[in-house]
Amino acid sequence: MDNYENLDVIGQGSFGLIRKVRRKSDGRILVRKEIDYSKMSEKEKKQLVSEVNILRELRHPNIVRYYERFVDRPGSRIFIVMEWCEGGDLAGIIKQCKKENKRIPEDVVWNLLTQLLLALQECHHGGTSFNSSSGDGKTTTTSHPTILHRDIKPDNVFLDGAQNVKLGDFGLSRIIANPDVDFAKTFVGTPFYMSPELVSETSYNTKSDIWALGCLIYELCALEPPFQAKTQAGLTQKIQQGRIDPLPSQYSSELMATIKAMLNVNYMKRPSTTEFLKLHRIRMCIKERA
Ligand SMILES: CNC(=O)c1c(C)[nH]c(/C=C2\C(=O)Nc3ccc(Cl)cc32)c1C
Repeated sequence: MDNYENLDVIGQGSFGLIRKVRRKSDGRILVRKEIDYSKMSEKEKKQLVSEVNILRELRHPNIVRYYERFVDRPGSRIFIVMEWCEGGDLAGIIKQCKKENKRIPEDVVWNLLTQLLLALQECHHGGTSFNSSSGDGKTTTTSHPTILHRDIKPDNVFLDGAQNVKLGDFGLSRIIANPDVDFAKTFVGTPFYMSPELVSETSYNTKSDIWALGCLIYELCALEPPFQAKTQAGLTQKIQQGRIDPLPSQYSSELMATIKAMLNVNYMKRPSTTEFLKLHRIRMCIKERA
């Protein structure tokens, strides 16, 4: 723990605070998520261990990098050291745009969408060595079991100093062994981004992350979430209807069509990350970044 010099507290993550720190050995700036687990239930503690194990597994340029963790048992605290994202989170970007009455340019939106699809591709279908059988005798190989993020929102997407997007805060994420048949059973994420299958209490699956990503990309353009209401019942009704207001006229019909595909109320009709990454416009973004 004393390998790090404490700097400012810069945010509140799930169950704790986020502090900027300087690593004494090389002066590198990192962040440390500090979580007090003294008031957590056994289930929440298990979820916390799962978050750390998930982060340790994931190594991708568009997912916040995990460095190490410390447990302070007497103080019932766990500290997770992760990469510094000097651009802050997308919630701050959206707030700034609203304040200055500015819109995010379409090519920036496509670039953010592309990087988040690559991050989700790693979570949902990542790597090359984990074998999972989908029950029909076929096996697929990935480096880890399917990981559902389950809380994609502007507060959990960060920017580094070089316009790279970093999906963060896997505090609510879940591992499922078999994406074709397994679902996560409970959900505690952000109400605005809840998918129809969730509000109708079926179950959360990889396509529910795609729905939340669609809500996030819509909000980057409209600076408002696609579904809003004063009551949970009103919000549930709007989500299940799936009707969204048109985007501001500066955005193309191609971008709107991509958002609508992510916000298809039938999760089976929502394309997967792999299918979205085949879109011409997305492939162009990947090429530009290569
Ligand atoms: C106003 N916000 C900030 O200044 C800010 C900045 C510059 N970085 C962050 C947050 C993180 C950051 O920089 N790296 C992170 C890794 C994981 C998680 Cl959950 C959060 C962060 C924040 C909240």
